[in-house]
Amino acid sequence: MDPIDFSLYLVTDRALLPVGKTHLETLEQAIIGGVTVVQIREKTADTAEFLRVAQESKALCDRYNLPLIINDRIDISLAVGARGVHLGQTDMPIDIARQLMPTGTIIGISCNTLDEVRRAKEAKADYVGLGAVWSTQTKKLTSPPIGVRGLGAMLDVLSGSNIKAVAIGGIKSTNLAHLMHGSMSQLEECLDGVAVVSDIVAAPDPMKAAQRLKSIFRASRIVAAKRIPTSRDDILTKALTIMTAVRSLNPLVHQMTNVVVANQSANITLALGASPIMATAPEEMSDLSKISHALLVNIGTLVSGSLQGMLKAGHFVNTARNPIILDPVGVGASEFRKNSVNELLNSWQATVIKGNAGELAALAGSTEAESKGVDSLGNFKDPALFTRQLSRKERCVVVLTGETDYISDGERVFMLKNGHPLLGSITGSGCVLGSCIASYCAAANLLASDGDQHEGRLNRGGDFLSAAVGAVLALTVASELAAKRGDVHGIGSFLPALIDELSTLRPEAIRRLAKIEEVGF
Ligand SMILES: Cc1ncc(COP(=O)(O)OP(=O)(O)O)c(N)n1
Ligand SMILES: Cc1nc(C(=O)O)sc1CCOP(=O)(O)O
Repeated sequence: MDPIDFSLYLVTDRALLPVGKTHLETLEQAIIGGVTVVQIREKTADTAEFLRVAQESKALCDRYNLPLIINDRIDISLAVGARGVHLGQTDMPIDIARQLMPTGTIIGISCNTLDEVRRAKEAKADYVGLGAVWSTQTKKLTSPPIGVRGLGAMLDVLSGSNIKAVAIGGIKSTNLAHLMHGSMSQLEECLDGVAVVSDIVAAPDPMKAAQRLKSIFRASRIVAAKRIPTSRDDILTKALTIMTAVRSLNPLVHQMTNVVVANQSANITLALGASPIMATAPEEMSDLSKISHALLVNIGTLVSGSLQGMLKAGHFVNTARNPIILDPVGVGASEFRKNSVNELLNSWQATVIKGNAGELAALAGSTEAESKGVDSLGNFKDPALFTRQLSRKERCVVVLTGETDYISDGERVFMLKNGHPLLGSITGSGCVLGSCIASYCAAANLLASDGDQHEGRLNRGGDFLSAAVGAVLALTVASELAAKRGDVHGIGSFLPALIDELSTLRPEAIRRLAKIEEVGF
């Protein structure tokens, strides 16, 4: 028998059908739209009714040569000759189900924890349903959603096996690209498919809903495979092109930053040639995502209200395919910050994460470096390797700041040694670097050739590694130039001089002064 294509797995629920629509017409429309496998899930029907719905659905699926799976009920699956059965953790154990079902029957099982995935692997399930990823109105969940960030580790457990994995719970066309990107594991394992109920069943046009999900799923798989090769000289040239583009394109950079640095961040953004907008109200996030070109999220003075704005803003910015720069300031300092950053990264995909050693260690769950408030104590034994690993884990560019800065896209790591000690002596120098990275990423995204071609993208495919390198070089080289000036006598006079130097900084100065090397492994 042909292997099952799990890419778009429809799980039915007749209770969610819009008024006037029937189960069979919705199922047929969804199949025409691109559903690749169907599960009949009946939680309230009696046996006779479940059997009737399963028989009718089987006849329809047969017409389209599509596999049918039955939820929970081995007897119904046998009675209609379905291709398989989906079992929950409290349903029939897999080994007994195997004995009862004909050879070749597909058995899937729901998994909510790593241990459940390990047991499913031992029990030789054919596929696992991982979830719930997000909260859902379709089912009362018995444990909290696992989030996209929980999925990668589960996929790694299955690495090397033939067991397929689909995610389930709260999946919609509006969050599918984030799910596909954020769930990819460190071993580069990805989901084989997504299981969806309400986004198709409750849609006014189930065919279009299925088409949308299918094309985003396909596009996400293509995007995941793409990498841009770059050498040290290449990256410098690209960084300088982006620097020039910031001035010519004048991107609008939305910054949700902390109260300590808001004013100097806005001035530094202007000095680079970009325009700042420092808005925080959740009510205006949708509108702002339509006019801005990048978003900076800095949690330095986070409160519950601003977190809500950040959650919303990031979602809209991913949808608009613009970059998001996350600065997890002092994330190790409190449970509130840790949980908030986790919630943010489960809700949207960051393009660049930037932080000092203490912050990035806390984000990675490492104890190698620690924090004192927002300051970092200590560093990693191998900062380059750490940066590359975190970049792979978070699937975005990572900037580790310090006396030497490390920047990685998960493949290459660049080490930058520019900067003057006065830069570290003013408050918020790390935070203003976030504004620089956001401005450069905005320009890189505008320069990207891919435009709107791929629906699966969370940005336009800009060169964000070069953008981050350019931003770090701009700020650190400008700090060296500012510190040399005769009118600079200390931190008070240094900040305005830094802003002045940034506003007149030219690519030639960076090319001449840049101390950048690629780290080999
Ligand atoms: C693909 C897929 N994954 C998970 C589930 C949930 O199944 P279960 O745990 O049996 O819960 P109920 O569906 O019975 O509420 C599923 N049905 N499909
Ligand atoms: C049936 C089901 N099982 C889940 C699990 O976590 O095991 S979540 C879920 C419902 C998914 O519905 P929707 O796509 O409408 O969010």
